[in-house]
Amino acid sequence: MTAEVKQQVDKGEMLPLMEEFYTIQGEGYHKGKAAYFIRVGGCDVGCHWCDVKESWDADTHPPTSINHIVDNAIKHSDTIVITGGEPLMWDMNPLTKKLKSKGVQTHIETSGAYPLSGEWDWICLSPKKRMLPKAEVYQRANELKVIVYNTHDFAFAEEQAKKVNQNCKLFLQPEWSKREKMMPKMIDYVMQNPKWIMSLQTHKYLNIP
Ligand SMILES: C[S@@+](CC[C@H](N)C(=O)[O-])C[C@H]1O[C@@H](n2cnc3c(N)ncnc32)[C@H](O)[C@@H]1O
Ligand SMILES: Nc1nc2[nH]cc(C(=O)O)c2c(=O)[nH]1
Ligand code: SF4
Ligand SMILES: [Mg+2]
Repeated sequence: MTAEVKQQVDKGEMLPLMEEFYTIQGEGYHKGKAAYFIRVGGCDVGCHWCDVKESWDADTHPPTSINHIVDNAIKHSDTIVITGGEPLMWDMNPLTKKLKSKGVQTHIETSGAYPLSGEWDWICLSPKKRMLPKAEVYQRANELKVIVYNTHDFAFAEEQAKKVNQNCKLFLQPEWSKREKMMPKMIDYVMQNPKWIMSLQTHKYLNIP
């Protein structure tokens, strides 16, 4: 990477772009809604069950101009989901400012482990034990989506729910490889604790990206 490109990446004017695709939001509150996904590379949170480990090394994804990303994205949808990787490792202000100037809805999927940047219409916070979210992300989250890998994650979910704002929607989502084991426990848990809503990775059942 040249010094010039690095400078652009540091400013959020270019981002390491892993992939982009038009699909249906599979998870959480907006499940079922058509949206264009932009997957930005780079993550050091290190979830052992992460379903996109290829995203982790930012250097393997080409630095791409946000002008190019935005011009393409708005052709496909009026709802743009920024995911990763961990998008908040980068300055999201230039990208989201440009998206908002085009009148589209900006959604983010984040662990919240890095400072909040960007103008968001919807923040999906999926906290991770290895690197807890920043206070501002808890305050601003529209949706809390806790991944359930084992029974300890119910206690983790309750701890996390204490930290988000009052209007935040609460979701439990089974870790994909443990779904057969954990879903029956999650069904019981949600029926006994109905403030929680079950989220499934429906795109994986539908065989779409
Ligand atoms: C790949 S992450 C990228 C965004 C951000 N790094 C995060 O973790 O929120 C997108 C979403 O997928 C969830 N996820 C990742 N691997 C999963 C798995 N094996 N089973 C269920 N959900 C998973 C994450 O918790 C997050 O909500
Ligand atoms: N269809 C679909 N919905 C999703 N919701 C969150 C995703 C993500 O990886 O961030 C995702 C994804 O990868 N595909
Ligand atoms: S924070 Fe997100 S992208 Fe990073 S390892 Fe965890 S699930 Fe994967
Ligand atoms: Mg995914």
